[in-house]
Amino acid sequence: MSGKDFESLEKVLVTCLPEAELTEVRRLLFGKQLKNLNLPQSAIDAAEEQDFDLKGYVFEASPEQLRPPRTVRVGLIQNKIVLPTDAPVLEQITALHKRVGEMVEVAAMCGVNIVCFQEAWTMPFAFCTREREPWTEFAESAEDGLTTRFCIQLAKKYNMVVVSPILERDEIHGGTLWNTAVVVSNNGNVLGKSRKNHIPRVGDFNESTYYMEGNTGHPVFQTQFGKIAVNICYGRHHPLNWLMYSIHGAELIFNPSATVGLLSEPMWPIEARNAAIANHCFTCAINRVGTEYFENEFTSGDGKKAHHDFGHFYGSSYVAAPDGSRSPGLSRTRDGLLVTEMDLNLNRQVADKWNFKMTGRYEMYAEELKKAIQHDFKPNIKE
Ligand SMILES: NC(=O)NCCC(=O)O
Repeated sequence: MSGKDFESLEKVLVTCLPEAELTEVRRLLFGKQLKNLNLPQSAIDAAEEQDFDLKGYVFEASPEQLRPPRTVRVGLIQNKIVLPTDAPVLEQITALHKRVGEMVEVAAMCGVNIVCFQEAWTMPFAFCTREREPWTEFAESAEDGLTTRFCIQLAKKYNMVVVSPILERDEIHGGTLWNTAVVVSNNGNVLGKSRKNHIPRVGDFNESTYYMEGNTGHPVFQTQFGKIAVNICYGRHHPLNWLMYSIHGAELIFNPSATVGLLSEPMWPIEARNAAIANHCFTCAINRVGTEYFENEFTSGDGKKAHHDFGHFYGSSYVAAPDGSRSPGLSRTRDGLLVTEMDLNLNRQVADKWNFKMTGRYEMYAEELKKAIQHDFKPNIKE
């Protein structure tokens, strides 16, 4: 069975393991068992009709005496591109708006308060090609481009915060391109944007050909439902990136991604989950699905044959909690909507138990890092 035919680890476990072993294996692999979230039948029917995976889970926290629960429902959407990569640009964008718009409608039926889409969700992940045209034509203004206007409509219609990762064209700065997440509040105001801080230079991820390292730092957006931040894709390999969003107060960090099986799949279940544990917050990892075919062949600079695709984007979107528990992943092969309900009080409860922030010794590391980045730095090796 090839990577793109293998639906999910979770499915194999459920199919192959006896009940008692399954409980233990789940405890070890996923942490505390989560309750299933009761989703309305109308949403289940709509997901089936529209052919996407719909799953729902609950992360609980202990009741407190002084604080009421801070319950929020989060929706993660993973999807294939809809039209072939050589279809006219506007048609591709419009088809993706339609598909994802329908999935957001189902998220609304499920009571979702904050929804996040995958990285560069309005386009094929064409950066492997190194060609500029037509891919740069997918770039839009973060403030008032077609896609942001579409997200504003969704936000207002469903009273939902929308996190929309796009290829941004920044007309104020000479038409510069950025890889950017736009955050639209549930009343339809653009709260701001967060640009991708770390650009991959690995495999076919030739993104440095297109845009630069982000210059927006580590913004955290105060929404009606909690403080959120967006760490885009390759940023998840950088523990300091997660840390800084958390230091700025993020309670929930989204990681909209586009990544392929042969490159990163063994790392995928670990990185966002580890960040949730290390930073006493929730993390939400989202990956696209499918194989995207490009008309012109490209090489990977590894002596191997030229090819027309990037490989299989393996989906598997999931949510991780600060106590180390995580939801099962969505399918590796199908579009999907993952709905999780979490009580954000869990963040402080876990922080008070494990004290990673209190014991972090940031002053020591700040001092040592300041020295380590100097050109004449001498490593502390005793001989
Ligand atoms: N889109 C992106 O940054 N991909 C890089 C590969 C990875 O981080 O798995």
